Amino acid sequence: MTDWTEKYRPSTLSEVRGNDKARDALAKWAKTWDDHREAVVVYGSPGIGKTSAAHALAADMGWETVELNASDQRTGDVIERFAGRAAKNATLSGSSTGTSTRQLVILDEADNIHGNYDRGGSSAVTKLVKSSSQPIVLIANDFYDMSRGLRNACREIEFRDVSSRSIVPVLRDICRKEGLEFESDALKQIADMNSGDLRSAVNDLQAIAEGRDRITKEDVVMGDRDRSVGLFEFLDAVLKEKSAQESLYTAYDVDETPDDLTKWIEDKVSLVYEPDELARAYEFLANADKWLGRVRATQNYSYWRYATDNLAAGVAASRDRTRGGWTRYGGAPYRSTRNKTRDTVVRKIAENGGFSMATARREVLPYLSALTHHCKPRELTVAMTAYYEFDESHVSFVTGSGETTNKVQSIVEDADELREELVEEHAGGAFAGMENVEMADGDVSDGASDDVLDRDTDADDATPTEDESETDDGQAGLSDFF
Ligand SMILES: Nc1ncnc2c1ncn2[C@@H]1O[C@H](COP(=O)(O)OP(=O)(O)OP(=O)(O)O)[C@@H](O)[C@H]1O
Repeated sequence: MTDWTEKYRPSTLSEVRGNDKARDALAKWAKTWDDHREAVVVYGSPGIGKTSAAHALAADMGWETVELNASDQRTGDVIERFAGRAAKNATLSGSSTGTSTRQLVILDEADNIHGNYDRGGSSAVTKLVKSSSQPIVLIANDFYDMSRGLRNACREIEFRDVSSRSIVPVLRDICRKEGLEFESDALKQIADMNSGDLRSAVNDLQAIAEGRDRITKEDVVMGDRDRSVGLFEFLDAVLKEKSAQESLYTAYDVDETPDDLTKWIEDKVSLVYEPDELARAYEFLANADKWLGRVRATQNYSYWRYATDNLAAGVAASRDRTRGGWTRYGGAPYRSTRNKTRDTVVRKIAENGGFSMATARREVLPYLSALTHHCKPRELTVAMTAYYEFDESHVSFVTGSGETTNKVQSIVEDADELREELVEEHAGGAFAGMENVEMADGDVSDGASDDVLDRDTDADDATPTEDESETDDGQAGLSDFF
């Protein structure tokens, strides 16, 4: 089946929804390019039409496009060779007929050209941007992840998340073109669920429409991701707005098991909390996890109550303040592939760090996630990746950088390089020192036990004392491989 996001990609700027100002600014930039000759950075969240806008612009202007991925071809040489040649040669593909006088160079992932490995790439792009005889659009998620030199060399245009009001007409058009009947509320529901991300709204529409010729609000609500409607209220209550007690009551009202609620909170808390709050929240999540383990082991479901206390009231109490505004929570956590990934990640942490599986999962993984949230700091993320021999899926799982796979890929490549360097330097003993690192909790690997009952079963642990929450738990090794 054709991917609807491709099938309905805007072909002209006027079809790019939302972001009218940004769209106009982009058109103006292109029309006046001969006067200023500056490159432009288009930045904003994934799935809101940045790349589509660049291509649509080229189509409107009658320009050809050359698309490069900055982090796929990162070295200065490669960028010089490909982008440089393309940008300086308007007749590369025989377009000297006059219909296409320009080539628009679209440089994706412009915020992923940094770190040691990419340094050459970044200055090459900056040089190219300054000297190009062709218009260049750089695409980035985060403007401030670009080097200062590159930022200063470009104009900037921000694309904002697409409002639900702008998403609905796109979905409606697609339904009409597909001959699909719909209830307006169903489309509104899909738009609301996807919090500004048009690509995922279109994906949801396609998933829900499969096998149907009419979609109702009920179809949407029954769909997998629809449970998240009530869940978003719950997430807002716990992570942003409500007191511990009110959060607990909200948790009782959500039609989900404490197992799933724990996964949601675990997955989304780092989007909202500051590091101090996060550390406290993870303690409560670890406790919730213990109680869930006890339920599994004993089938005594009355323990669920304690899990809920921890995951709702405990996590809410870990907050320093309430927050307003709107958070883009994204989709459901831990789809089946992610569970497998989590198991592998935990095993690697356990094996390399000398922990039991239970300690790795409950106590080390959350800290690694907090330390390397969204791959920052990058050097630490690279070091972690090298030490635990993580691949892309593992890094994305730990850091939460799932959507920016190129960022993750570049980290894995740098980690491979780091490992090779260290292997060369130490002739195979690169991380030998790590094996001797004594772990603070003395929890030496027991090989495989993932049973939560292998740790203390003291009910008091639902509310850790301040001392306990500050106890170092096996992070002793991090600084050694950094
Ligand atoms: N503003 C929009 N108007 C119309 N369709 C859109 C818009 N934004 C996204 N889409 C739909 O989502 C798809 C993906 O959009 P696009 O690749 O342009 O997003 P992006 O912002 O460049 O995302 P990324 O940063 O992940 O590359 C498009 O093919 C289109 O189907």
